[in-house]
Amino acid sequence: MIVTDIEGTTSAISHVHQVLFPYSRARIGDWVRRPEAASVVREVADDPDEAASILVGWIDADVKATPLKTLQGLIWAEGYASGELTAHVYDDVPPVLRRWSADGVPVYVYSSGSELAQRLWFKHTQHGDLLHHFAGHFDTVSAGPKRDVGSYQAIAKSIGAEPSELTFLSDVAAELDAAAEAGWQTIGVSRPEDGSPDTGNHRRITSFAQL
Ligand SMILES: CSCCC(=O)C(=O)COP(=O)(O)O
Ligand SMILES: [Mg+2]
Repeated sequence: MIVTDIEGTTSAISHVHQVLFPYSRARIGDWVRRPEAASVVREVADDPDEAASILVGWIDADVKATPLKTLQGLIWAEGYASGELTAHVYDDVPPVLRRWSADGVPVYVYSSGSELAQRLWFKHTQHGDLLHHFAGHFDTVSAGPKRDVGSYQAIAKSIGAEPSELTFLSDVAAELDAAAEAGWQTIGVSRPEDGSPDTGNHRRITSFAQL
């Protein structure tokens, strides 16, 4: 069974930082006053302007804070619905997703992006709708932070799999280290053209075609 990260693994870090983050940053000031965002904004600060300032700071520092990720999912939903946003997925990914689907290999997503953001992402790619290739989604709400061993233990329990049956694909060494400590198999995905970070001592690929 496969569990994959998104940013830096199936998709370009540059797209997230140059398209998605600016889209949400430009709309935070409006969204902190919207009733549908009230509960998540209150998790950040009582005052909406203070919350907006903190949220913008988190975007600029790429902090994977759960309230920010929840709010970004809501903001991006409008962008996908209006056609302003299309998610990036590397050309080498869809053929492998199709192969895994045909072979009956369950594939899950584990990303710091909210489950809503993940679903929207794979539904609106430049390759069309790829969402049906995934058996389930995990985020920092359902599993926990991506650098914590316990998150990988929680995912294995939720899927009902032995840790050794699970393979995690990620571009971040600390995430791969945590998965390996939980007994998972790990594969580092490095996309040199996208400024991928070092994936440490894990088996390393540069394209899903190598899987
Ligand atoms: C699909 S969510 C958009 C990207 C994002 O906000 C994010 O934090 C992705 O982090 P990842 O865990 O996929 O590296
Ligand atoms: Mg990543």
